[in-house]
Amino acid sequence: MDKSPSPKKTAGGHVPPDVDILLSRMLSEIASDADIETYRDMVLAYEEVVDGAEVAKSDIKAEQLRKAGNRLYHARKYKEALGKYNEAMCCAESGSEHLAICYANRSAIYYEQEEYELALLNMALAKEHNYPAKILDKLDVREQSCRKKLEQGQSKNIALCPRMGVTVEVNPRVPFLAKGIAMRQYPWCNRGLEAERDFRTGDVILDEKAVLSIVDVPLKYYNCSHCSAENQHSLIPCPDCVFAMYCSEECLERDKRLVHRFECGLATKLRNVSMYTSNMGPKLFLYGLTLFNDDLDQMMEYCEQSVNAGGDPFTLDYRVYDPLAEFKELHKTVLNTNTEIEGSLKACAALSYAVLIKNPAINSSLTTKSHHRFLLNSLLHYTRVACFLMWNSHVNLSTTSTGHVLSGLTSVGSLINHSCDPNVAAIYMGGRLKFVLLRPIRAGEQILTAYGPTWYDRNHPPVTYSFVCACPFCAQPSMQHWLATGRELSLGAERNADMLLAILQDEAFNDVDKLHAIQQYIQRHIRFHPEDTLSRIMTTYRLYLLEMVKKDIERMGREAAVARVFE
Ligand SMILES: C[S@@+](CC[C@H](N)C(=O)[O-])C[C@H]1O[C@@H](n2cnc3c(N)ncnc32)[C@H](O)[C@@H]1O
Repeated sequence: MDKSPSPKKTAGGHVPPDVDILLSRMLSEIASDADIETYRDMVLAYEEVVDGAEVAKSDIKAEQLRKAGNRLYHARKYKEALGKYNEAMCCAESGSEHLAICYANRSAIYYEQEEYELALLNMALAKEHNYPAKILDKLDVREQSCRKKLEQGQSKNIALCPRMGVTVEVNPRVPFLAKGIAMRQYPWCNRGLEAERDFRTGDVILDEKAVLSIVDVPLKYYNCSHCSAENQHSLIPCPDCVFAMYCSEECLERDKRLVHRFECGLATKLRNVSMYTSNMGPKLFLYGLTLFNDDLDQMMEYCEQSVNAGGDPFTLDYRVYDPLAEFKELHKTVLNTNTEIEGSLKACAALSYAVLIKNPAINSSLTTKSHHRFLLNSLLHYTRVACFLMWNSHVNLSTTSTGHVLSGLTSVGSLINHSCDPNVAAIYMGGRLKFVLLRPIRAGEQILTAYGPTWYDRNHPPVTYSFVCACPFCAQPSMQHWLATGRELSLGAERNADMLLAILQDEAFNDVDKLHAIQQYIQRHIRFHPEDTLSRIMTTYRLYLLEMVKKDIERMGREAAVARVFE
């Protein structure tokens, strides 16, 4: 997991060449400090580039994709097969049997993988969507087999794995955050998070649901378009477009109501102009418009007078969740302008403007020049806010594919700053941002995570951020000197490290035992930091944490499937 610096000029292979050429022209011909109108004018001069036809649902296409999925299934390429079946579902026309057959095919994949709860869920979905009666027998046999196996206790949920929710007393006003964490201003990074009390290695101090999430185009058939969770087993298609899937009816309903009702009829055009997850900017604008009850004038009045006022999510009481109040705090974010990426941000905003004005509901509310100016400036502002605050996770769909991005925007979690010597692991997965302590934190210390590699990830290729790193590690007069202050491990700590290694390699210990063993080791021997063995253990620990969060999400997925099928 890392926090990528900026939208890139080229885009994971899905941007049609014409948009790519237009982008390159904007970036080479327009100065990055030119005003946004200059970018808009160039896009509008080549409007046909962003005016492609919308891809419609088609049973012919659905069948082709399903057959491609079958070939992958027979080659045991299950992940790729799931992607094809999901895409086929998105393409299937209303009431088409392809939808039901794809659910049944998904159940076959889960059956093969001994994920019996997930197989049952998909068989239930197939039956709810008019699965053809003439082939129902086959499905019934599989269903009986799944039920029997679960009765015999053959569930992957039997293995113990740690629960990764907040593990310490919570802040009464912000129940997804530990009590004793506050926002502070720092000279080198503006807002940040500070501990007001001591915390221990392994404490989970944040478990925040993203306000908005977004997935890169190649992930559209693998992750929920609303919460970004990787729940292929429960994905259902948007009934109206071919580019959105949801992990639940609830996510579908929420996204339709909050944002997707604007995007749905423009889904192809928006996909064409998105660079990784650059559409988070327009998404944030559309979300705000919904929260202002589609009243553009009211939104404009508030936003124009409070831009750059300085946002503070700690002024909110999350027990009585008010999404508009939260949006306003996000809107007020003071941004750190970065000239290197300004051109890309303006190009993204101008492209999304050219697409959004094609939405009849938006267009009809743009009755004055000020409305148009507000839309354009807002798209730029929210593209900057998104780039500044959102979390990016990188996902490899296969061993050969390059990473794809999924991003989440959070209110409190987004306040964390980067350090090359972090004290917290920030994990964005399943639409939630979690902070887990990598080492003890004392009252008064800033809470810091590594957006990319740490100083001890020596094999990781270097990462360029959209800011010049001024973290406490880099601010040392000499990093080597700082490293040299690390001690040698004591004999006892060395012996403990050998014991820890033995525990990690021993299958008799479960995940909970192993995680506790690493946490205890770090908690006990942190006085030797920075030291090589200890930092190698912290690297292993971070990987373990990622694995544990993934397993916890999978566990919840099986539980939700059981609840859906049996209750
Ligand atoms: C996710 S935001 C963190 C919250 C931010 N400090 C604020 O005031 O809202 C990321 C931004 O914080 C600043 N920042 C974070 N870590 C930094 C570091 N190590 N050195 C310099 N600036 C940093 C950069 O401007 C970066 O783009």
